[in-house]
Formats: sequence, C-alpha cells, structure tokens
Amino acid sequence: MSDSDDDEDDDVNAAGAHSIVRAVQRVNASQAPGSQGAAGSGDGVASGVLRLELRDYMEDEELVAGFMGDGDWQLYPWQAECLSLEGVLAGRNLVYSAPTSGGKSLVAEALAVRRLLQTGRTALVVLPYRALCEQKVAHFDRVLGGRWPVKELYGQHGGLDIQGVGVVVCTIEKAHALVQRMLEDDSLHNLGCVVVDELHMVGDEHRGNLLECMLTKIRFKTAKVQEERATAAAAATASQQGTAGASGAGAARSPGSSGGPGLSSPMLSSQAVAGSRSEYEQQVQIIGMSATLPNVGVVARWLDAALYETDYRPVPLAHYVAVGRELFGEDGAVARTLDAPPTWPDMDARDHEKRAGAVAAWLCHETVQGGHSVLMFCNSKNGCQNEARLLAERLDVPERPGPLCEEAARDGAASNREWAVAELRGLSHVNKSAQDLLLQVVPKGVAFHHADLTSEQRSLVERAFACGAVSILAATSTLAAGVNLPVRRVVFRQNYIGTKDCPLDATRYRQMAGRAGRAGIDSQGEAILLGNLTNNLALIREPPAPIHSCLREPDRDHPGRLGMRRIILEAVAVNAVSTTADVERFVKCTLLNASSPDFDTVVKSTQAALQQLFHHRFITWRKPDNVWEVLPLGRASAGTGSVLGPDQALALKAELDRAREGLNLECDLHLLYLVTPLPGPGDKLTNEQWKT
Ligand SMILES: Nc1ncnc2c1ncn2[C@@H]1O[C@H](COP(=O)(O)OP(=O)(O)OP(=O)(O)O)[C@@H](O)[C@H]1O
Repeated sequence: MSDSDDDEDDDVNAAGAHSIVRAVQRVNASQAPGSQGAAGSGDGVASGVLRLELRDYMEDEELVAGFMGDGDWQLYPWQAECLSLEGVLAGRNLVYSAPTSGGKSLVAEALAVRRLLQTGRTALVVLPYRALCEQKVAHFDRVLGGRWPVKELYGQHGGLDIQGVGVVVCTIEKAHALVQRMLEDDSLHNLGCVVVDELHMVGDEHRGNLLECMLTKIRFKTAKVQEERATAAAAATASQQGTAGASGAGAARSPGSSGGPGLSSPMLSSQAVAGSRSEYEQQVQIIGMSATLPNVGVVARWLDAALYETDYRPVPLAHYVAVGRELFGEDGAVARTLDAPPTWPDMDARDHEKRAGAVAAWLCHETVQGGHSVLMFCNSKNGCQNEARLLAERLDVPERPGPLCEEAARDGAASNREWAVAELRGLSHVNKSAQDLLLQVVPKGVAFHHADLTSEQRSLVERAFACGAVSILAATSTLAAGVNLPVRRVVFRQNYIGTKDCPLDATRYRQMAGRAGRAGIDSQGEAILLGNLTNNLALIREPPAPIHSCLREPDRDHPGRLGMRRIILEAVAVNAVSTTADVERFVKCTLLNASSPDFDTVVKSTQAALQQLFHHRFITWRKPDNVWEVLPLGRASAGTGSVLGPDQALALKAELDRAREGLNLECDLHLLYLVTPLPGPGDKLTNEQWKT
C-alpha cells in the first residue's frame, strides 16, 4: 500500500518534530563510537549530533529516493538512535522493540538495503503472513527500482535458488527451508542479513520452533566461521613470532571435542561472536523487531545483538470497550455515549448478540460518515462473510474522499469504487462462493478478507480498501500483523479467535488493535472491543506475555512440543554439527540456553534428544571418528525440502512398514491413502488440499 498523504499529515509531522527535538538533546557522541563525524559518512552521527536524514545512513541517492517516494520526511529520532547503535551499521546484530506503527520496518529495511549495497549479499526478509509478504515485495520493488531482483518465496511462489537476488521476501516456513538448504550446500555466506519482522513469533507454539531453529543455525554457523578465522589468524601470528601452538588465541575450544556422546558445559566464547567491525562485515547480520516483546533483552542476549527499546508511537491509539450505548475508556470510566437514534435497529435489544451487532454497525456508520474507514475483526471466515453481508445491507457507505488511484485513472474509471468493482469482475482465479458475495458487497463499499480468498481476491480487496473504494473491511486475525492500511477504527466483533475457548491474548490484541492509526496515513486511531466490560478491560490493560523457547520439553499443556529433537536432527542432517563439541556449542546458540537459569537443563534436554534420535535410527554415532551422522530416516525427515518433523516421519515410516506387509493393489485407494498428506496436530486438510 502506498504511504498516502492526507490532510492530517501536518499534525503527524508536528508531533514527530516535537520529539525530534527532545531526542536530539538526549543523544550524545558516546552512543556512536562508529561515528565518522561528517555528513554522508554513512554512519549517521556526526560530532554528537543525531542525523535525521536517511541519506546520512545510505550513500546511494537512488536508493534514498526509492525509500523517500514522493514524501519529504525525516527519520524519527528513535530510528536514528537505533541505526546509530555501536556496530549496527557495520553489520552487528540488532534487536529492537517499538509500538505498532512506530516505524520499525524502515530501520530494518534501511539496514538490509545498506548491507546489500555494501556486500552484494542477499537480504532475507522473513514475515509471518503471506499478505505481509505481498506488500513487502511491492515495497522493495519500488525501493530498489529494478537494480536488484526481489524474490517472492511464499505460498506457491519461488524455489530455493537465490543466486543474484537482492532481497528474498519469505514466510517463516520458507525461510527455514532456505537456510537449511544453504547450510547443506555450504552457501550461507551468500546471505548478508536476515530480517525477522514480528520476532515475538519465536515464542509461537506452532511456528516458533522453526524460527528458533533457523536463527540458532545462523548464529552457530557465524560463530563457527569466526572461530575458525580467529584460530587461523592466531596460528599465523604464533608462527610468525616463532612460538608454538595457537592455544588461547580467542577460539574457545571446548574440552571433550573428541569424546563420546556426553556433554560438558563451558560457555561459548563471546569473542567468537563479538569482535571488531570487520568481523561484523563477514557475518550474516540478524535484525529482529517486534511491538510485543516484553523480554526483548533476553532475545537480544540470545542473538548477541545490540538492543533498542522505545515506546514512541507517532499516531496515538485509544482503546475502548463498548457495552450497549456506552463506550468505556482504558480507565474504566464512560468516555462517551453512542448517539444512535432510537430508530437504529436492535441498539437497545435485550438479546446480547443482537445488541452487539447493532453497536458494531453504528460504530462503522459513525466512522464512514466521518470519511474514515473501519477494520472489523471477526472470529472466523464465515463470521467475516456474514458481517460483511449484514453491514452492506444495513449501511450506506460513501466512497472515502481522495484522488482516483493510479489504476482507476489508467482504466478511465469514474470513481475508485467503479474501478474496484470492474477489477473484481475481471479476476481470473477466484474462490467462487466468496466471489459471489464480494460482488454483492464491494459495490456497497464493504468487503471481507480471510485465508480462503485467492491471492488475486485478497490483493484486490486490500487495494480497494487502500484507495477508499471500500471503507469497511471484515477480516480474520490473519490481517493482524504489520499490514499498513488506512484504518481509523478497529472493531473487535468478538474477543476470541475461532471458538470461545481460544480467547485473544494481549499480544494478539495489541497486534490487531495496532492496525488503527498508521503513521503517514491517519492522525489518530481507535480500537474498540464489544461485550463484557470486565474481561475486555483486563485484555486492554494486560501487557503482552514474555516469550519462551519452543525447544522446551513437552508438558501437560503442550504435549506436542519436540524439545531439542528437531533442531538437533536438522543440524546433524546438514553436517552443521558432528562432534560432541559441535553439539555443545550449537545448543549454546539457542534461545533455550539464553533463557535457561542454568546450562544443565539444556544439557539434559540435548542428551534426551540425542538418545531418542539415536534410538529411532534418525542418527548414529560413528566410531572411531566419534561423530554423529545422519541416517536415511533422518535425512528424509530433516533434509532440505522435507516438512516432516521427527514424530511425523516416524508415523509415516510406521505406516509404510505396515503397508509393506500387506499392500492392497486391487484399486488405487490404498495408494491414495498412503500419499495423503499427514495433517499436523489439530490441523484439518483444506478443500484445496483435498482437491489436489
Ligand atoms: N520517519 C518516518 N516519518 C514518517 N513516516 C514514517 C517514518 N517511518 C515510518 N513511517 C511510516 O509509518 C508507517 C508505519 O511504519 P511501519 O510499518 O514501519 O511500522 P511498524 O513499527 O513496522 O508497525 P507494525 O508493528 O504495526 O508492523 C508506514 O506508513 C511508514 O511509511
């Protein structure tokens, strides 16, 4: 989406300018040891003065112009401070946290592009959802202006060949597969940096495991390469000085490197990952950010990263709970009473659900009549469609004021809405039942967005909402993270996802609420929950929970956890680790280790994983070299391109063993049964998968 200007931008800029003054006064030269002291030095800080021009951090005028677009803006002071942290511009890892719409993406993108320019090595940008990937690809295409290819690696898009690519935009799953492949063919050095947006996903019970695996492997590999370099350098120095041996030269060697499968527990050499500017230049720089990461310090320690935290949000966001006609503020007091006329249907109905529907409709009505737009989160795909249908029937939704979008002008449409409807009719790849409903509601300024829409439909809906053709969008939580849309008001139709036993938590709530009041688009934002006052006030006030490693052992609440099994199998499968010392250094690069009170817990979990993998013949211990080696089952489970975790691989192998004893070839049904994908715990096969 474009960073469209509107008439309230001046207020936004004024607010930004105020804090620019404060932040510049706060900063001093000691925060920027890398300073070169001159404008255009590329280090951003000169003589203790914080520089707020993007060109001070990026010497290439074309790229600066790509970022600036048509706008004339400066960095927020916090963005400049963050970029100026010691070593960050030279390639030191960086972890930072700022509220939603705080401007986090710009910092990461500027660093990624700068690194691409300096090193010629590919930047990997990892995002949790496809909708975000689509936006990001379009954005990088604009910024890079064709100088480097931008590769899409999500859904059905893209293979794992990234040679010559400037920026790869991918989902967590694809990033994990790509890094596994790069380790396998020893090409990880072709990555200049990895940007992980929504870094709190590391704690996600379903997908966090993959993120932690990927980042741990990068950390380990970087540390290993640096240790080898340091050892070689020390050996060269020693031989020059005529002294024997290279011991104590900065490469921490763990005792027991040729021993058996036991583990000792000395700490990983911090020298291996600290180092000088030139050492940063060689490593794969990890840049991670989130708006909802309260224990960001632990994560920064894990990634050996510079740390930055701010609570600066350029556009204020207010939170409310609507109960009947009353709107309660965060403090629990009535902020205002909705002045819907007595004729507004069901507004005062006794039935809770009817009343909530009427309040939701009034909240939408108020907003669109003021020339703004509403994002309404619903608990399910059906819920989105029903809500969109009802709102389109009930409300008169005018087009938002604004110019014709580029595509509407190009097609000679009289209005953005006319263009959107024509475009919708012309889509070639659609979900038919959703399409029928979209054709009913879009002409009335309403749409819906969920995972069953095709990417063509989703993209059209997003563009129609961005340009003002549509002003009410009913969506599932997949639209919760990172997407930049012109949303004045977010309404939560329910405070749970799916069913009531899956209530929204504070992290989800904040991500979803944060879609309102985006900088550069609007001057204020509102998030409104419907229903139970006590529960919803608690949700608004609750801070996001700290994240934990998904490599922890399974427990009663999380029986599906894999402990260290998957990560160790993957590392052995690509020969990243083989000796006991390797394993030890590897597990020290995990978040589990960074967040565990003692290393013993990690050692026990590692030993249990090794034993199980050995027992089930995923890996073996080869003598006399005393190394771990992958076996065919392990390779099938954890080699590049495999999506099977060890448990799924075992289940599939058991099925195949059984089939071998009595395969029924009279018809294809048995074969069909065997090749049907195994759903993960709690997953259902989608219609598309069944059709395939
Ligand atoms: N220095 C700046 N001046 C003006 N606008 C900015 C600046 N930095 C970022 N923006 C704009 O602010 C909007 C929000 O920024 P961005 O998407 O980076 O936020 P974010 O912190 O990543 O939010 P989220 O956590 O919700 O993804 C974007 O439209 C972006 O172009």
